[in-house]
Formats: sequence, structure tokens, C-alpha cells
Amino acid sequence: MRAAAGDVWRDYTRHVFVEGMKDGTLPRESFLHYLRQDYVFLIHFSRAWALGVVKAETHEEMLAASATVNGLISEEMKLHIGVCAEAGISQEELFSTPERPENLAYTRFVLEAGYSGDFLTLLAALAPCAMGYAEIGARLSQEANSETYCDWINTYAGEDYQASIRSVGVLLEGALVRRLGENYDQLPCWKGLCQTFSTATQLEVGFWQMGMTP
Ligand SMILES: Cc1ncc(CN)c(N)n1
Repeated sequence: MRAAAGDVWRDYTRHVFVEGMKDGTLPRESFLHYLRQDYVFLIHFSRAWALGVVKAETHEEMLAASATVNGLISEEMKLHIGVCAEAGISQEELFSTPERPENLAYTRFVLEAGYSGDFLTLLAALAPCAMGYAEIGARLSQEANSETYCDWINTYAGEDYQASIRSVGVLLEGALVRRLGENYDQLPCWKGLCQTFSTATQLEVGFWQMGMTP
């Protein structure tokens, strides 16, 4: 799916916002604006993963989807709550952040995949978020030459996040094989799944872009 997304994957994982966190040149105002939007994003994203529990077809799939819901709400959001509290932004303020259109577009696309699509379509829409941040976090932990955004980098490079995303990979691969067989990438529906993945990746690019304009 990543290969099929082509340049868009690179645009997402090497966006100027990401590179600004790497070298510490990203303005704090942009970062805090992004983080507030991302808190709202994660609320909707958790709801979309909860639809994964609804659409799952095995106990194992239900466990994996519910573990991800829990990881988003009880682990990943700690970063947003903690960093914003240090900047004087309360959790109530965070929760009531007005959504920017780029945020709306992405979260509603993913939720719609969950409402109307099957489990595979939903996972294809959810995957760029999970996989991309794991990839960015791992790279930035090696390449960052500034401590400014180390909280963010350590969250996504940390073993907890990395392990949870490996589980998402196992879930996705298993779900594909279970429903479509080993040669799932030879089937006509593979193209549609890749298209869903690419669209979500493009919406990730839009999300970073939004972060640049508080
Ligand atoms: C927009 C976005 N994409 C991905 C992630 C990683 N869960 C995130 N927090 N925000």
C-alpha cells in the first residue's frame, strides 16, 4: 500500500513540519496549534478504531482493535494533555478546540470508511496514521539534532508506540489473508484498498500543512 501511494508517502513522512521538529526550527505556535487539533483528531480517530471492534470478525481482531482504542485514549493523548498543560492550555480548552477543515476532512473520511466500509476498507483508511507516525518517530529519534520536540519524538519512537504499531501490521496482514487469501494483492479489490490508503495519506499531508498555518 505504501509503495502504491508513491510520492505522497514521502510528502507525508518528510513534510516540512516534520523536518522542523527534527531540527527544532518549527515555531512553537505552530506546534501547539497542531497539537490542539491533533487532540481532537485523536478523539475521532479513537471512534473510528472503535468501529473496528464493530466490524471485526474474530475475537483476535476485536482484541487488537480495542487495544488500539485504549492506546490512543489512555497513552497517546497523554502527550497532548501534558505538553498543552505546560503551555497553560487546560484539558477542557483542548476538548473544545474548534476543528479546522483539514481535520474535519481527514477524520470524517476515516469515520465514513468505518460506517460504510468493511473491516479491510476501515483498516486501509486507518493504516497511514499508525504506520506513518511510527516511521517518522523512528527516523527522527536517529536524526534529530535538537531537543526542542523530544517529547513528541520520544512518544512515537518509544517502544510502546512502536510495538502497538507492529500489532496493527499483524492485524492488517492477518485480516487481508483471512478474507482474501495469501495472494490478496492480485485481486481487483486490492486497488481500491490502496486508493483508500493513498487518500488517507494525502489527508495526512493536509494535516501537517494545516499545522503550519495557526
Ligand atoms: C494526524 C495524525 N496522524 C497520525 C497520528 C498518530 N496516531 C496522529 N496522532 N495524528
